[in-house]
Amino acid sequence: MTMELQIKNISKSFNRNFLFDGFTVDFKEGIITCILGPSGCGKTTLLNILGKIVSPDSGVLIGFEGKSASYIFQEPRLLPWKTVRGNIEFVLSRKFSQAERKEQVDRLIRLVELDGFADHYPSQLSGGMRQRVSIARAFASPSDVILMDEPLSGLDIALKRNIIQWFSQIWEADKRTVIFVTHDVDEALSLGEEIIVLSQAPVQIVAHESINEPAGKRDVQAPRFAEIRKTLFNALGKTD
Ligand SMILES: Nc1ncnc2c1ncn2[C@@H]1O[C@H](COP(=O)(O)OP(=O)(O)OP(=O)(O)O)[C@@H](O)[C@H]1O
Repeated sequence: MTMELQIKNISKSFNRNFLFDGFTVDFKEGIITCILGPSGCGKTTLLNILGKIVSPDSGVLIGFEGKSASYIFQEPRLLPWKTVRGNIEFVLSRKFSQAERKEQVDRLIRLVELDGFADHYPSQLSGGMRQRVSIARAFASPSDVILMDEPLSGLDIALKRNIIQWFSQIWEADKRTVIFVTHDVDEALSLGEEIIVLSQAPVQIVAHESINEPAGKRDVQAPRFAEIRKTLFNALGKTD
């Protein structure tokens, strides 16, 4: 049975501006859920509540007891003084032996196709390569949930498509619970098994769609996605 994580009846305001006012949402474990929503509605705040960085004013998180989260941000936040290998190894659980750690790091580096760059420093890599390191690092971390805050915005379309491929390859090997915030309907269609569209604050769910096809392997321009794309754009208040 798929376990659920639930945010139940949460409220959160900043300066009397209610972002959430009795908001409830469920997330299935072991899948990628994408969250779309207008700028400033509270998506990052929602991730921070899930990551226990921000406390809601009221409401509860159910199923999060003892669970930890790792982040992938828009800007890859790598340690500049550590190599690719060092940045990934840094977050690995201490319970592994030296040999096991090396094997895990090598496997992740291979999955994001950075073989040959293991001993490079972040400053010697392109932006896309740095983002691949931060994806590998998030999966190296022994976290239960990966929280992604618009990690692909600012990248050009070809690179975005490649990173979606690398991401889904690494996710496939691991099937971690992922909550992925994005502005971009195509990114959500590419990766989400569940796609949730949020309204302006106070946040409500204005659309909730499911896609039962493997993440990252979808041709999102195919006619079979036209209907769901329209639903998502309409919910975002945009036209296609
Ligand atoms: N710590 C804080 N103190 C005061 N206001 C905050 C704080 N964090 C967020 N806000 C406000 O809450 C609102 C929602 O912010 P949040 O970053 O969660 O939205 P978002 O949906 O992620 O936005 P975007 O899509 O632009 O990244 C914004 O108006 C922001 O200024």
